Amino acid sequence: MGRKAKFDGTTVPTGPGRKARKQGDPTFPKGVLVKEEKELSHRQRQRARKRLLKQQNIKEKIKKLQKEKDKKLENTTRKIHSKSNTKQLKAKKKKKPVTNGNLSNENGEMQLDNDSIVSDNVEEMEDKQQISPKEKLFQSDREDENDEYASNDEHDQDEEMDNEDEKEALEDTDDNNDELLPIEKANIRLKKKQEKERKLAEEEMTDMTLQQYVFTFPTEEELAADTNLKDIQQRIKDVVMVLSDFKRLRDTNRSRSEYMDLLKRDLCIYYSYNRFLMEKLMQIFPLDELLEFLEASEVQRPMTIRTNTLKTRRRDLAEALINRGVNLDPIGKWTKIGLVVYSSQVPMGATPEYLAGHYILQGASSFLPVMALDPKENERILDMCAAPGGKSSHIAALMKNTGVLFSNDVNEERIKAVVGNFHRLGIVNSVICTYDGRKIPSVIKGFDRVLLDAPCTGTGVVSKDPSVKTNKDEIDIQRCCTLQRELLLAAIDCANARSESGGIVVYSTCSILPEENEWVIDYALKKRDVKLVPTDLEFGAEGFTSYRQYRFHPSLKLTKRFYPHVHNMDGFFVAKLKKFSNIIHKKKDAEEESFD
Ligand SMILES: C[S@@+](CC[C@H](N)C(=O)[O-])C[C@H]1O[C@@H](n2cnc3c(N)ncnc32)[C@H](O)[C@@H]1O
Repeated sequence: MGRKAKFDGTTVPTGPGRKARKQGDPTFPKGVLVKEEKELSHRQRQRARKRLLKQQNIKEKIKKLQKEKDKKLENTTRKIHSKSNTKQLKAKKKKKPVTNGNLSNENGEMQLDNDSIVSDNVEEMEDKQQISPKEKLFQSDREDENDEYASNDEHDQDEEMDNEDEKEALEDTDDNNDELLPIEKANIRLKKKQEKERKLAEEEMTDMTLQQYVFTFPTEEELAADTNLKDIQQRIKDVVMVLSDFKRLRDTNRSRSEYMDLLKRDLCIYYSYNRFLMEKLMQIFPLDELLEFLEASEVQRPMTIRTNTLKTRRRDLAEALINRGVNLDPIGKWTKIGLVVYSSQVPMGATPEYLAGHYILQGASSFLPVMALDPKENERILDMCAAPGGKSSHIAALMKNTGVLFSNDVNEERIKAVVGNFHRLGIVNSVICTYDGRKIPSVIKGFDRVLLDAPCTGTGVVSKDPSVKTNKDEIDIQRCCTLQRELLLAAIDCANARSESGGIVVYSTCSILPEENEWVIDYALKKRDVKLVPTDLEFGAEGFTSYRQYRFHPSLKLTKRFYPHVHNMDGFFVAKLKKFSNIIHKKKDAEEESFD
């Protein structure tokens, strides 16, 4: 161990040893023990001197001001003890506890340390203005500026007094903060000015935005001449904007219905719909959602396939298809058998796997009614409208080819596709028939489960069949609804309420019109002893319980709606009914109901 250095300047009383005599006290290089002051450059010294001078100036000014303030205070507090004022001042300085040069000394007398005030004010300004790190690099320069600001305060005040707003701000500041230092007052004025400017800028911005949407209602001549799709698209946006803030943006000479009519006209032209269907859609969706729906209906849904679990597993199928250059993925967590195909080097309807019946091309929405039906092994199940057999083959797969599946469709041509598909997919538990569904109860009934995937207008599958946009009218809807009601009552009559495992009827359509969905279910609820039960589908929008002036049974919210713009699948409707009695109330059947 070496000897101890004499850091404190005292000698260690050890007596001179041999080594001690030879070796002197240890020395340390300059600057190790005591930090040497760095020599400043000439320019730095000049700046420091300048800063010092300025600070002295400020200190003097502040002292002067403080004296005046003290005098004022003395006058006002001569009669009353200064306790309350002390508190007030202390509260003001609360932000940063003052350690040296406190406001009150040991005797409780008022004292102010100018240095602490200056630095407090600078810090306060920084806090309030939130200085960036880059700005901090220029801190000393800014301090100079602040000093100058403080010293030129009176002059600045004169200038600023010209401004009316400033005057107001100053008055406010003076009223409320008599005891504030000039620099604090200046700071408050600055903040107020900034706030006012910000508000003004905001107002200008809003005005500008609104000005951009100043929309002049077109004349009849202008409308007649208008064929440019881009102009029509712009007008759609403009009118939607006006309707979104009608009170403010409207032309007072025009009514809301005039704007709505114009919008309807433009939407029909732009998206190629007939007026009737567009009107229906406008009744279903709020305007912003309507535009989303129309846009989504212009886009093809992704191609999806369903694994035929009678022959393979999804993992094996995916592997085989990937090896053939198919780019695919599982559809989503909600199904274990669906795959979405992004691209393929081979036609998906002609691969060896397809021909071997390992999968079927099927839209994702078509999985849903069968999932809701929840078929069980060894049941008797009826698929009332089965062609071309997509859902029917799914039912057979879930039944694992056990029990009996009646796959019916009135259309003899279409039923051939069911036969072909069933052969390919290896379905052996089915009876294929071609009855008019409405007559089936008089032929056969007592099913555990019935699926009615009803014929409909197809308003949910516009992207697949754009002709729907133009070829549907009121009569079509009326005809569809009537057939759907009759088929649904027949489907219910075919189901057995006493089935141990079921007594279930699932109704589905690829339409989004309430007339073909909630309305039909609401009708059946009144006519038969059935109730709605949850579909157990983990996504989908709630069915409507009201539509326009109509009110449906509250349980209709248990039904599910699926939309292209929300779920990226075809528009679809699914309802699950449980039959609780086989009684058919003839009187109820005789009652007639009309739509309008
Ligand atoms: C939406 S499609 C069924 C699609 C089928 N469920 C599938 O997944 O492949 C409606 C079917 O109902 C059939 N249909 C129409 N009227 C019918 C009726 N009165 N009785 C039975 N089927 C009918 C049509 O021929 C059509 O094939």
